[in-house]
Amino acid sequence: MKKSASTNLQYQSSQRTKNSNFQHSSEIDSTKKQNSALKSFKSVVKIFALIFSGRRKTASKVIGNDDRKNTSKPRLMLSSSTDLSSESSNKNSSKWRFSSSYASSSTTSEQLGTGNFTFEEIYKSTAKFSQDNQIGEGGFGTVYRGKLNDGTIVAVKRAKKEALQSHLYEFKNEIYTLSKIEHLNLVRLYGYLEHGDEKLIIVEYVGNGNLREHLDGIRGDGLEIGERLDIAIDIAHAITYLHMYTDNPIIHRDIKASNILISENLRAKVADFGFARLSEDPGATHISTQVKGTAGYMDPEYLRTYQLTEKSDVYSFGVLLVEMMTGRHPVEPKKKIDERVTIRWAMKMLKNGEAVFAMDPRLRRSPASIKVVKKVFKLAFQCLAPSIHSRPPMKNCAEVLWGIRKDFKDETTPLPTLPSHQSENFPQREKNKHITFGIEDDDSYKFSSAPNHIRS
Ligand SMILES: Nc1ncnc2c1ncn2[C@@H]1O[C@H](COP(=O)(O)OP(=O)(O)OP(=O)(O)O)[C@@H](O)[C@H]1O
Repeated sequence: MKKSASTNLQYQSSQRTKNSNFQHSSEIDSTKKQNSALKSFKSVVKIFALIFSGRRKTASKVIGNDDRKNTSKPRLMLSSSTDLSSESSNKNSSKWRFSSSYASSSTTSEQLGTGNFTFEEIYKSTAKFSQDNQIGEGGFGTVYRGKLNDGTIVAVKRAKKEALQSHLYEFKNEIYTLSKIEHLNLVRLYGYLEHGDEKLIIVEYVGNGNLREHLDGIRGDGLEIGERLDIAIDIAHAITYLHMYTDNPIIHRDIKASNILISENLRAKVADFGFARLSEDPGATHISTQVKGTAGYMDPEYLRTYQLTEKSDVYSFGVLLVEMMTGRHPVEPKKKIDERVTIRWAMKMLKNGEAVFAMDPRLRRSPASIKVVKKVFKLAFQCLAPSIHSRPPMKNCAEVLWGIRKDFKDETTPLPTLPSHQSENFPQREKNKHITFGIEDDDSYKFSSAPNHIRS
């Protein structure tokens, strides 16, 4: 997918890292029981930790994936010889290059799963990186769909050679971060492969495009409000996991609609960890860092201070929530001036009691759906608070969204009709049946000029 210049400008300030708190290394948790395949995978991470830290010989725990017992999953093959950061001396050989002096004692290959795959297999799986199999394009890589010999579908991110020099760090960072995480709502890493000057990341294929494509109507049948809520909850869970439940907090730094991949059953998986940062010190209040991210989603406080906290992801999530409710891009350069920055425009509409006019025209209007939009806007604006301290933690966002979804479902799912003799015993239930299309519990819900179909 080609990206619009206005929304996908990636900022990299010249500000250098000021705080040495952050390093790409962390402690191994060897106490967790792992299956034998995961032991192999752990060694990958161990070597990555070494590569990134340049000094430590321990690595973080890698947790297996939900479907790790699935024997058809892709396999990871390791061999040792050279450092990941250097180019292969043998242009004709392909191998997993996770080696360093630390791993030099290992001369035989290890593998994860039931076999191994080679560059040739990946090359073949994508029909020689054919245009037909191209599913996306990012700043430093083109993404292909591949079908392995055993039938498994994978996504292959192929580094652009011209971008590799400047983006090698991001590329490695993505592998490193992906290797440390496991969550249903995060794209899963299968492996990394180098072959001559080719660098490939092989990840779980998520087959239904990205969220932006769905909002643009170029994918799917249009997302209904309930589906958007489910997706928002999935994203909130994924980010909560990154912030709270990994060994060390991970800040994604590039939460945006094109990084949210959608599965066939319309659930979300967060992708693209090129900019993610891991904090070595879970207690640290912030990480001082180069500013990276995507225009329109970036936390102004982070831009101002260069201090990265989890609340920067919360800010981007707020932008994304507004995007999901309005259908608009965060920046709309062709709109008139007071509508160009979508969050500002939507906030004004909400304040004026006109949230319904900011609602995505593709969404079906009903009192219940309008109520959802309004509540989600309110949450979004908390996420967008100028002060990071006023922004809710991601976990709270997930809880609020759960509540919104529950209310929506309660309102829109008709209760089963009970036989009259039973319903007499449940007068309250009978009463609730009629709340379905009511808006009376939403006292702040006022329109100065509501469209006809929502006037009572
Ligand atoms: N695992 C995957 N499964 C299916 N499609 C994918 C997968 N990963 C990426 N894509 C598709 O490729 C597109 C580009 O992904 P990629 O992560 O390379 O770049 P981006 O996020 O759009 O841009 P950038 O990396 O510059 O921020 C995604 O928007 C998505 O449509």
